[in-house]
Amino acid sequence: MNKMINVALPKGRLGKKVYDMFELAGYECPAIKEDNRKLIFENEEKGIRYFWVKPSDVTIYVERGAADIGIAGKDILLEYEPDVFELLDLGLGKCKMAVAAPENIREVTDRTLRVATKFPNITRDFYHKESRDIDIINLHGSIELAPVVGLSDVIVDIVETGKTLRENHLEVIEDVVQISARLIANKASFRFKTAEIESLRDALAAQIAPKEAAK
Ligand SMILES: Nc1ncnc2c1ncn2[C@@H]1O[C@H](COP(=O)(O)OP(=O)(O)OP(=O)(O)O)[C@@H](O)[C@H]1O
Ligand SMILES: O=P(O)(O)OC[C@H]1O[C@H](OP(=O)(O)OP(=O)(O)O)[C@H](O)[C@@H]1O
Repeated sequence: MNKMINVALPKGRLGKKVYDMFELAGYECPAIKEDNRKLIFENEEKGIRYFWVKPSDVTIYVERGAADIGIAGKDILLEYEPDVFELLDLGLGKCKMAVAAPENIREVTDRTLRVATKFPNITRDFYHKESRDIDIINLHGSIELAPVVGLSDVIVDIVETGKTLRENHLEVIEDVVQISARLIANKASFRFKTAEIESLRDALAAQIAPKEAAK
């Protein structure tokens, strides 16, 4: 008998796209689309159980084995470095991490650079490679406000369309890394449920391939 796979799905902007991909791959669970506040959905026949979790918590559920697999942005994986297997790039949730500063200020400052970010570890690594002294200001949202009101010189944040930067008169001065959503697995679950997890991964990969091939 097939073993049940527990999946941590990220709530928010990735959630629906990711679930739709699982559904197309044959792992549907129609009740998940109902308008309610439930957090667990199961399709016993398909051997799948979904949990809705906060995007930055997906790696915690998977690393500790409460979920066998999950979907997290590469930003979250680089920031927290969870001890999990990364199985597949889903090719959605595409954006980039970048350094941005107020428009027309190219050389920001010679002194210690004040950097506001939600991603202190990615930021530290990036500036360490550039041998630049920085003072990290760790915020949790509205990062673009920081340089506008003088809290920081620059920001390190996610840029997707660039609209938030433009509307706050900021511009990208350096790219840090490209981001997309990744399928991750708990290491012990992957050993115990190899066949089930590999079938699911392959079914998801088959959903990506046609789009990539059409490029
Ligand atoms: N414009 C964007 N802004 C932020 N994240 C984006 C964007 N586009 C794609 N992503 C990807 O989507 C993931 C989830 O983003 P979302 O904004 O839903 O979560 P969040 O509110 O930042 O999470 P949390 O509340 O857990 O910190 C990010 O980790 C990133 O990989
Ligand atoms: O390039 P864009 O398409 O404008 O998208 C980028 C913006 O979206 C995200 O913010 P989010 O909406 O998650 O808000 P918060 O981080 O300020 O809470 C991110 O932190 C940027 O601010």
